[in-house]
Amino acid sequence: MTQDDMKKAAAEAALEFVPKSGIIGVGTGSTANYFIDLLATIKGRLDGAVASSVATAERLKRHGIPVVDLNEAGTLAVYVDGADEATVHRALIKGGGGALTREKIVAAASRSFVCIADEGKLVEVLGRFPLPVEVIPMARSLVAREITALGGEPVLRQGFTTDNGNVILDVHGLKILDPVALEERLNQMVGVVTNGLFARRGADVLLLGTANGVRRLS
Ligand SMILES: O=C[C@H](O)[C@H](O)[C@H](O)COP(=O)(O)O
Repeated sequence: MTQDDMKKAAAEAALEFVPKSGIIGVGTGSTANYFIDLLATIKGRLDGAVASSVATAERLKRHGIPVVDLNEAGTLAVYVDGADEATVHRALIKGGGGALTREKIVAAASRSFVCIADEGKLVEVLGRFPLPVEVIPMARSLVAREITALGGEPVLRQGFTTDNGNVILDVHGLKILDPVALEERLNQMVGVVTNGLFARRGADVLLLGTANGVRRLS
């Protein structure tokens, strides 16, 4: 079974969390793309979806799924999205595709966050995947110095601008033993928009595609 097969299996398992009507939130990335393609097969029952990125909005529209502005949607029943790393406690690193801020907003607006991933994303300690931090461009150097003082090695994501017009610092060299504390500490830095730790609000359900089927953690 390939990694893509495992992503697809996790995406398929998430379909059972899609309500019989209403609007859901949809994430960004290769695993979320599998979910969107599957969602298209049951689109008749949905009123639409809130997208966590421009790329996801375009994919939803290509499938004929109406894209709804979050401000018009109210509270969403469920948000389905991938992750770059996950623990058994359902704390996550996200933002490898740079969509972390809108992802965190849509997750916060949803009653339930269902995370879909292949088993290769499961780790004991978060941090081997460089932690993305979205920063207002003029604060890039200031925030980089503060992160260095915390023991991280921030690297500017070259040639990349987020959907919100900001830059990403990918922070290497972290061993994140207390993800909630680090998420809060980074959020307190002036100039930081969001960081890719989803720990204060982690996934409510984690669906991991494995060689032996889909493992569910909740
Ligand atoms: O910004 C991107 C998102 O956080 C993705 O959900 C994350 O990078 C995982 O992507 P993929 O499903 O392609 O591994």
